[in-house]
Amino acid sequence: MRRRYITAILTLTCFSFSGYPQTKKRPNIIIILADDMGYSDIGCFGSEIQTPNLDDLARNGLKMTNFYNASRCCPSRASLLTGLFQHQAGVGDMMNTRPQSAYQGYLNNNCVTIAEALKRAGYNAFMTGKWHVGQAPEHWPLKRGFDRYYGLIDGAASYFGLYPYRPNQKLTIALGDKPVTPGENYYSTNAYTDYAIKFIEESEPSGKPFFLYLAYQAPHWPLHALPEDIARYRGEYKEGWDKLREARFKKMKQLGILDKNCELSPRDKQVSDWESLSQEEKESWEEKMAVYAAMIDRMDQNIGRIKSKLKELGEDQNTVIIFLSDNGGSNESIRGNGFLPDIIEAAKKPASDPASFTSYGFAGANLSNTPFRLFKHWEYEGGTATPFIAWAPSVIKKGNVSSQPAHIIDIMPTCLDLAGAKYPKAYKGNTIKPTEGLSLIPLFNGKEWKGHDALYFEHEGNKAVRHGDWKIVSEFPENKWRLYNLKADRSELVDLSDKHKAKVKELASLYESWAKRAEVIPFEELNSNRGDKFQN
Ligand SMILES: O=[N+]([O-])c1ccc(OS(=O)(=O)O)cc1
Repeated sequence: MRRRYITAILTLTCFSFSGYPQTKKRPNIIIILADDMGYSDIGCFGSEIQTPNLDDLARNGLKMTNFYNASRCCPSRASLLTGLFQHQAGVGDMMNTRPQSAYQGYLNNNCVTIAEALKRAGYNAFMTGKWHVGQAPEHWPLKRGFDRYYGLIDGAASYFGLYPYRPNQKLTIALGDKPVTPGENYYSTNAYTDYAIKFIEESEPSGKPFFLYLAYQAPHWPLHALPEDIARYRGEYKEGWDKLREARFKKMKQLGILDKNCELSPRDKQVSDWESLSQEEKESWEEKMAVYAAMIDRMDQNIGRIKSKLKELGEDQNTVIIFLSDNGGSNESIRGNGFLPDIIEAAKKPASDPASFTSYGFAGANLSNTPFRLFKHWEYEGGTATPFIAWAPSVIKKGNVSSQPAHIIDIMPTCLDLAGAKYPKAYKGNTIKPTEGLSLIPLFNGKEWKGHDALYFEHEGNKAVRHGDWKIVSEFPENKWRLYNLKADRSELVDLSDKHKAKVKELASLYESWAKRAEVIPFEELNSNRGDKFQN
C-alpha cells in the first residue's frame, strides 16, 4: 500500500525536465547497446546490412553523428552505467583485478548505476545481455540495482551456449544471481530479447515505469549467426572491401551522416589489395561478412520484437529507446591475430558450429568503421565514434539529426532527467563522485544544448581530447600528440600538430588536468605494477 502511494506521488511530480507532460506517466527507458559494432554498420548510418527497425527509430527520432564511447567494452559499459569516466568508476581498463582502485575491474562504491538511481525514484530495473563490469557474484547486476537479470557476465562467449574459447576457461550465463545452462536452440541475441520481453510483461501489473538495459553481444566475435540469416547475405560482399567501403561512404554522404568535405580514409595498411587475394581467401572473407551482417540483422529483428511488444502493451508512446555501440569495429579475434590467413586457419568450422571462434579481422573492421581510420582500442574516430539513435515519440521531433559532440557519460544524466530523478549523493555510506555527463534532454526537445567544453579519452595508454572542432590524439607507446581539425577532416588524415603548436599545447594541458581528475594512471606506470591477479 505504502509502495503504491509513493509510486503515485512520484508519478504526479518530477517531470519538468523531461519534456513529458505533467499528467503523463514517467517514461519507460530502454538502452540498447551493441558490442564491437562500427560507425557505418547499420542502414541509417550507411550500411548495406538491413536494419529496418533501427532505421525506423532513427526516422522517427534523433540521430547523433558525433557521439562517442570509451573505445573498449568494459570502460564504455562502466561509463554508460555511472555517468563517470571509467577510471572514476573503478574500470580503468578491463574486467581484471589490478591493485590500483581506478583499475580494480568492477564498479566501485563511489558511483551509482542508472538502475540504482532509478530504483530510488520508483522504477523497475532490468538488464539482459553482456555485463562485463564485475566478474565475482558480489559485483553482478542484481548487486548494482537491477531487479531482474539474464545474460553473460563475461566479455564474450559462443552465441550457441557455454563453449569456452580457450582451455580451462569458465564463462557464466546467469539468471538473476544464479548461473544457468542454456537450453536447446539457444542463440544469445534471441535469448536476451526473450528475457527482456518477459521482464517487461511481468513489470506491467506493478504500474511502475521500467528501465531496461539490453546489452547484446552482437556483433562481437565469435562470428556466429543463424543459417537463415546468413543465407540472406551470401553474395552481398563479392565485390570486395574497397567497393563496399566506397558504397558506404557515398551513402553516408547522401544520408547527411558525413559532411560534404569528409574524405574516405585509405584502406588500412594491414589489409591487402582485394585483387591480390586467392579465390579461397575472397570466399572466406565474403562468408565471414555474410555471418557478421546476419548477426546485426538478427539484432535488428529482435529490436523489432521489443517495439511490437511495447505497442501491444500500449507503452510505445511512453517509452524512450536509445541505441549505440560500445566501441568501433574490432580487428581482434581470440584465435588468430586479425590477419586474414590466421582467421581462415581459425575458422575450420562453419559459423553455425558452436565451437568455431573467429572474427572478420582488419578488413571487416576497416569496412565497419568507414570512413574512419583504425579500430576499437584506438582513440581515433574509428575506435570511439558510434552511431547513436534516440527515439521518444512524444518528445523527439521526427528525423532530427545533430552533429554536436556528445559522449557515453551523458547517458546516465539523460536517464535521470527523463525520470525526473536526482543524481544521488551517497552510495552505501560513501560519497559519490559528481557526474561528468550532461543531460541530452534539451537536444531531444529540439532546444539549444550547451554541450561539453571538451571530451576526453584514455584507453591502455592511447589518449585524445576533442575540443570544439579540434582533436589531439596520441598512440601508445609512441606518445606523440597529433592534431586534427574534425570539421575539415573528420577522418583524421592530415596531422596539423607542427602547424598549430599552441593548439596542441592548449589541448594537451586540458588532458593533463582531466587525467588527474579522472584518476588515469599513465599506462607505463600501470603495467610496471600489474598486481598478482592480473590476467588478460
Ligand atoms: O581476452 N578475453 O577474454 C577477451 C578479450 C576481449 C574481449 O572483448 S571486449 O569487447 O570485451 O573487450 C572479450 C574477452
